[in-house]
Amino acid sequence: MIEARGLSKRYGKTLAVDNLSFSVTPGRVTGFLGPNGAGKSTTMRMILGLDTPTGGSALIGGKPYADLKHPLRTVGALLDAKWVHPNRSARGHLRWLARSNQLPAKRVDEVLDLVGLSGVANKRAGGFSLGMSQRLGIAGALLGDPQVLLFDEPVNGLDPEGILWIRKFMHRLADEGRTVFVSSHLLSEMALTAQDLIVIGRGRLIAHSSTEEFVAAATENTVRVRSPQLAVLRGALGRTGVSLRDEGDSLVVSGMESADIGELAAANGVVLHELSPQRGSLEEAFMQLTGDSVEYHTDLDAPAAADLIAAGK
Ligand SMILES: Nc1ncnc2c1ncn2[C@@H]1O[C@H](COP(=O)(O)OP(=O)(O)OP(=O)(O)O)[C@@H](O)[C@H]1O
Repeated sequence: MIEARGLSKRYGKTLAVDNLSFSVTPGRVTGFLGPNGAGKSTTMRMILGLDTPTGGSALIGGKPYADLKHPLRTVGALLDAKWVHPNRSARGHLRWLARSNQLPAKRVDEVLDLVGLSGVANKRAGGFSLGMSQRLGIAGALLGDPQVLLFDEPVNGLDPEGILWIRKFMHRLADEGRTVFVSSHLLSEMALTAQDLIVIGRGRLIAHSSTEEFVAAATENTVRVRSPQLAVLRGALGRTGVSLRDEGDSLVVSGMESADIGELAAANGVVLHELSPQRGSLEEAFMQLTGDSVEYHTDLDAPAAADLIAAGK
């Protein structure tokens, strides 16, 4: 369990984190989402005792990081995958980490196996691809077999295979009952990876809910209908008072379930070629909720801006 209570951090004039309170529960992957500069890394650094809060507290299992008896056995983190001596082998790097944290050397081969790096254990870590470096970083985070794990932008720059691997691995860690807290600005990826979301903007909490609730609450659910008798259907729907949007050969209906639209069509003898509920996307939800809190506004319309944020630009 991770808890932030009134957590704040000021750098000069910048209030990077502003009175944040949330808790991250075990057994689930929790996404930490926000535009660039929202304060995600600063929050993670304070949870890990690498930065001192100017207000409030960050607790792991009820204690600040500095009070943990066995930090690496309690919490593991991946902040920067390239943080490794380039001339050390993967095994050498992990052995060094284990030794300097009084962890058993036999755990090194276990974690190499867990992340699928056993075959390259004696290769120079400096020559690893980004995907392999991420795996090595995750192996390091798992050395102490901690119940709490933090990952800062773990899929940044990875190819689709690497992204899929990380996603599955996080689910596995959560299924083992661990607390998994992962920051990202890649919205569509988080929609697939995280069961819960904590969304921040300009250091402040914007939303904390399940991913499903987040999308449902922030976006409108509509139903697309296509019919060769669109005019008849438009008239019948219009009389019920629902709101309609004409999109050429289809109508987008909001305020009525697809089953009721189907019944209405049948009652009016209208043939349907399509009756499809449209769910709002995480991108739309994110733009709607963080629109005012993006640090650098552009003149782009919302969908284009969402694409840019999703692409990390
Ligand atoms: N050491 C520092 N000194 C001064 N300002 C800082 C420092 N670290 C972060 N900031 C500022 O605090 C704010 C939050 O930054 P932070 O890196 O935590 O955001 P982030 O959400 O992780 O962004 P990104 O997705 O770009 O990594 C930004 O305005 C940033 O410029």
